[in-house]
Amino acid sequence: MNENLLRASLPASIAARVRSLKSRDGTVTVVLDAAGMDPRERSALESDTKSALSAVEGVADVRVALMADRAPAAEPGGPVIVAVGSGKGGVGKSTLTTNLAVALARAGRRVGVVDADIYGPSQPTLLHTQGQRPKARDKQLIPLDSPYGVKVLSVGHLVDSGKAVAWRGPMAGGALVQMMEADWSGVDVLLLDLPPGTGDVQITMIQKHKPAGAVIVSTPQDLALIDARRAAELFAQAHVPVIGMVENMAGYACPHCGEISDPFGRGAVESEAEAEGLPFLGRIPLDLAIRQASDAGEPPAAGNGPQADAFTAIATRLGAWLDSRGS
Ligand SMILES: Nc1ncnc2c1ncn2[C@@H]1O[C@H](COP(=O)(O)OP(=O)(O)OP(=O)(O)O)[C@@H](O)[C@H]1O
Repeated sequence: MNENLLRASLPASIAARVRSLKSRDGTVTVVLDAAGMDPRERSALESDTKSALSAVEGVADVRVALMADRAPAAEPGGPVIVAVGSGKGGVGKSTLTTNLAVALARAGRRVGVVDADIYGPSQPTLLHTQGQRPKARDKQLIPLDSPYGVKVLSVGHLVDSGKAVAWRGPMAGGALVQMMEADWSGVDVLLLDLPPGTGDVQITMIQKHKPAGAVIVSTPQDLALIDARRAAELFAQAHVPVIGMVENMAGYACPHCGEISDPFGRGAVESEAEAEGLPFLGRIPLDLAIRQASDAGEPPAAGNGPQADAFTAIATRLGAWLDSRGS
């Protein structure tokens, strides 16, 4: 669909606020500058944008992300770093990182993501920036702008996919430092998608870059929970406070009727959090729509509906934690 045509369908007052507009298979994703607007004005801007774009022939879905400058400047010491970790691979750590970032950006925060998963960088796909290469200024990397108002850097942006895993120690370590020390000016919160597990890379990352807090994600299965406990210990040893735990793939949402069943049980992560004295931040169901949208580079949190709501609820708790420490 012609993006110029879509822009032209917007009233001038909205068109002036467009930071990016992308369309794919009938889905239009638009990022708008909502700086200085109060909640009522923001919601009017969102609904006016949706109705204008939905009226264009061929548009099936409109996703609106509102950006606002909450703080006059980024923190003097750089952005607040929040690590997202898991003891085990494949539990949805990267998916959670992306969607928390998008939900926080929709709530008006200025957000960046560093994908430190050298074994399987997935942020280029998840944030729809695959194939892009970041530029550098004075040897400092400039993060890429994703279509969702979130800045991003991934090992996958620096080397061809499939090669990252072949890196060894110092080379991978050098790339991670470059990404963390990139030009994150204008970003208040930097989410760090850690590699799964509790090995040397994770320990070095945590010690060197000292996240202000960590979110641990686990599925309800026993083995994943044991590993999540190890992740909690790793953060505790490095004196990084655990903001809370998230249960992913909590119940299976039937794509036909929406009914939720519990193939892996339910509530186990919440009980684990309680046993460890950690806050529980929420649960995300196992939902085919989440995988499909993620694979297509369309984060569910950028849309509407139950999937977006599940991520937004967790992001709201994370936002409350950030506010409580004054960031
Ligand atoms: N709630 C969910 N419902 C359905 N599919 C999900 C859900 N969460 C994650 N997935 C899918 O599971 C797979 C693994 O997710 P993801 O890559 O986020 O996990 P990870 O913990 O970061 O994995 P890795 O350790 O390999 O980096 C992906 O295909 C993703 O789309």
